[in-house]
Amino acid sequence: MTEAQAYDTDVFVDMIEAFRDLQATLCLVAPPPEATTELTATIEDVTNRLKEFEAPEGDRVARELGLRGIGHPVLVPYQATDMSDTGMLGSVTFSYAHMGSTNTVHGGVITMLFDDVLGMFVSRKGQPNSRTAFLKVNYRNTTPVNRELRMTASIDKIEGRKTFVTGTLSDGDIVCAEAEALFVQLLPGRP
Ligand SMILES: CCCCCCCCCC(=O)SCCNC(=O)CCNC(=O)[C@H](O)C(C)(C)COP(=O)(O)OP(=O)(O)OC[C@H]1O[C@@H](n2cnc3c(N)ncnc32)[C@H](O)[C@@H]1OP(=O)(O)O
Repeated sequence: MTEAQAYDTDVFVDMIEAFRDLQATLCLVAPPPEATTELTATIEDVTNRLKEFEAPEGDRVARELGLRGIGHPVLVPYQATDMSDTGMLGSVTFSYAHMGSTNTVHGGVITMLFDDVLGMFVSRKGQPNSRTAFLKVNYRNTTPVNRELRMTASIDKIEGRKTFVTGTLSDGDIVCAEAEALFVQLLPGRP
């Protein structure tokens, strides 16, 4: 993305954040049928307006901003606060949009976060152009929404095209979940 487009990028992130707020708010409300019908039409209007700006792959802003989940409407945004060649620290706050049961995060969302965080870390410090071959998550404790949590990632071993990584998600001293994964670098020419 060029420098001239940087301002547009910020504006796009604002739109994604407004969309995330919509998703979280949807999980908290009980509107009557008439208001629901009216709101549905409003959302459809927004979608139809956005469709006017459909773009070919490579020009799509959500993909350009994919890193750290920030520019993607479904991924969970996180901050990588410290990164060395073998380790990473970060923070993440889940919203009501990520709830499974009351005030705790859906397990699938946690797995998605690990895939994204570990994949980004492998891409930066392991081997670029790798894909997840396996990802195992242990849910040690429930994970709260609306609370800043700590993430770690580390590269444990690189063997040929294989990068083995582990990660944790913690609420203070409480480990919420742990992950171990294998990422395999694609062979040349593989899409
Ligand atoms: C800047 C960008 C930031 C991006 C962040 C986002 C990250 C998101 C990452 C993803 O979500 S990727 C999408 C989910 N993953 C996939 O769709 C992968 C689907 N599977 C494949 O494409 C292929 O199976 C794969 C590329 C993983 C491996 O195929 P290859 O043909 O390249 O490898 P091959 O099967 O020859 O195996 C190579 C080595 O890996 C090992 N291996 C492969 N899959 C394995 C597996 N599942 N478990 C254990 N070992 C595995 C295999 O045994 C072998 O070990 P050795 O070299 O020691 O013989």
